Amino acid sequence: MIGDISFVIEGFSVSSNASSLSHKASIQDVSRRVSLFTYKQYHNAPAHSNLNQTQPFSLILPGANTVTAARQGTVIEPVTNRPPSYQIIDSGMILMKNCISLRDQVEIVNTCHKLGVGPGGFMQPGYQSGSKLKLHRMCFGRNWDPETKYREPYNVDGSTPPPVPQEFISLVQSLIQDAQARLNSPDEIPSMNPDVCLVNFYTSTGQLGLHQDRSESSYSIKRGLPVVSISIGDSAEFLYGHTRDEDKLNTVVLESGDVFIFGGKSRLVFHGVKTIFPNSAPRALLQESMLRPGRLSLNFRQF
Ligand SMILES: O=C(O)CCC(=O)C(=O)O
Ligand SMILES: [Fe+2]
Repeated sequence: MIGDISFVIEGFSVSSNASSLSHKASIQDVSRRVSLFTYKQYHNAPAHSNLNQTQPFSLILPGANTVTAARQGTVIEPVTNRPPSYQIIDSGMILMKNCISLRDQVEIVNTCHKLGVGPGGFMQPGYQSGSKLKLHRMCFGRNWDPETKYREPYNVDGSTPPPVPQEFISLVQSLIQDAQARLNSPDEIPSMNPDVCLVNFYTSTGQLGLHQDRSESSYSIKRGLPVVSISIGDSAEFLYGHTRDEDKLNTVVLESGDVFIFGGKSRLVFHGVKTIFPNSAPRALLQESMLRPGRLSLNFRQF
């Protein structure tokens, strides 16, 4: 997870796209089943949780019908006409553009909405000083807090984070295999079992300061087990670089359906989100999912 956070002065963004996934047809059914199951099982917060209850945060617009056209069998236009494409950025770092289908993006929004609207769902993480991150966040697998990192098992409301949904695990493992097939050597990005995930939602003013993800176990970090980041909704200007030196940071735009992976020698790359581009989400995604304006990112790792 995130290590020390400093505010970004310069902005950059990363975009990635990968190809159609073989599990694509099954993710809908699995996600519907698993998300309903996990919602019931894990969103019963302990009795003391109301002491720290936070305001529910809905990923989808108020009044939206979550039974989408996708689920009713309506034909959905692709997000773009572009095929998936791959950019090897550095050893262990790849941008996979346009690799999550619209249908999968809608299902991901629906699952995150269901898991994120109740106890243990989206909240604005902050510090004891009162300052807050410029995003809403929900954790899967283990709670992660800006100050305690993974040490505190419970969410701020006392609930336990749900496990990473099985269909997300399958998706991430497919993406890693897809990435490995494109690299100069598949070993550049090791395989992993994604058991933790930070789900971030940024409004148009959202940002995430430059940081390294280094709160995972030394086993995970030493082996360079990758961070797999999926972008949905509005595009983002993403910064990355091997030092904190602003002049040496690179920038890439992450668009809806892109995946950015960094592992191996790039596992500890500095990165952050400088800017969200308002109204840049694919219209078909908004129509089908009713995602509120902003950007959703899912950031998977193995603890
Ligand atoms: O939202 C993103 O694209 C990056 C998120 C991230 O770096 C993190 O949660 O550690
Ligand atoms: Fe990060």
